[in-house]
Amino acid sequence: KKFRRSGRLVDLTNYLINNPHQLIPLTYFAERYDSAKSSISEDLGIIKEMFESQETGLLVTVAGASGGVKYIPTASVDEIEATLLDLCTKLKDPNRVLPGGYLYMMDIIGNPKLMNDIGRYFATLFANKKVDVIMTMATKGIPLAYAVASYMNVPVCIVRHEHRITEGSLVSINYVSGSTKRIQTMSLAKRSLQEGSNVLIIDDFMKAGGTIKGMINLVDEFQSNVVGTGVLVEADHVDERLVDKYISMTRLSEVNTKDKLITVELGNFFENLKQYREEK
Ligand SMILES: O=P(O)(O)OC[C@H]1C[C@H](OP(=O)(O)OP(=O)(O)O)[C@H](O)[C@@H]1O
Repeated sequence: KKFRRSGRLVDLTNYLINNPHQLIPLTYFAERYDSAKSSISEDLGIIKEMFESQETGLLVTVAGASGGVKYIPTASVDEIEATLLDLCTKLKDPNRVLPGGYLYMMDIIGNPKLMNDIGRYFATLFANKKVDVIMTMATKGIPLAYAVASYMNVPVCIVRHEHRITEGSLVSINYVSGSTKRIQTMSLAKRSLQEGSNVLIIDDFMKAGGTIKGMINLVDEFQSNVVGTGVLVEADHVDERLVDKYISMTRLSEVNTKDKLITVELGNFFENLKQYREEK
C-alpha cells in the first residue's frame, strides 16, 4: 500500500522512537511504505530537523550498503532541569528519612514515567560511550537500570545479594555497604556477563559507595570494564567515599534524622552534561 508523505512521517517517527540506538536500513522503510529510498531520505531530513530543533533526539545516517538511520534519544537541558528540580522537591519530604541516613524511595523508583525520563537523561549523557550492558544491584536499582537500558538498546545484568541457587555457577565478592559496616556478599552468575564487556553501572542510591565499589570489583572479576556509573541520589554527608567517579542526578547533602531535616539539591549531572556537549 502506498503512503503519502504525511502518513510516512507519522509512522517513521513512531518506529524510530520505539527502536532507539538501532541502525535501520533505508530499504526497510522503502519496502514498508512502498516508496523510493530518495523519498525516505527526504522524510528523514524533515524528522531530523524537527528532532534536533526540539532536542527530542538525534538522527544519525550511516551511508553505504550496510548503512541506514539510527535514532539517538536526547533531552533538552530545560526539560532535565525541570524534572530534576521536581524530584528534589519530592525527595525533601521529611517523612522519607529512614534510620542510617537512607531515604524511603519506593514511590520514586515505582514511578514509571519518572524512571523513563531519568533513564533517557542518563542515555543522553552516555549516548556516545561504547556501552554493552547496564549493571545494577537488586532490588531498588532495577527499575532505573531498565529505563537506561531500553533507551540505549542494551541488556541489563542484575547482581544479587547473597548466593542464589537458581543462577548456576556464580562469581561472588564481599563488600561493605553503607554505614552498616556489615560485610555483605554480592554475586553474579558466570554466564551473565561476557569477558571484555563495557559496563555502565546504574543504581538508585549511593551512600558510602560500598555497593558501587563492589560492582566495580565484580566487573573486574569478569575481565570487563566500567565505562561509567550513574546514581539517582548520592548521599554526600558521609566521610570517606569509596567511589570517586560517578554521575548523580540529585545530592542529599544533609540528613538530620532527629529533626527529620534533609537538604536535597541537583547532583553533578549538569556539570558532566555541559562537558559532554563540548566534547561532541
Ligand atoms: O552506597 P552504599 O552505602 O553501599 O548504599 C547504597 C546501597 C544500599 C541500598 O540497597 P539495599 O537497600 O541494601 O538493597 P535493595 O536495593 O535490595 O533494597 C541502595 O539501593 C544501594 O544499592
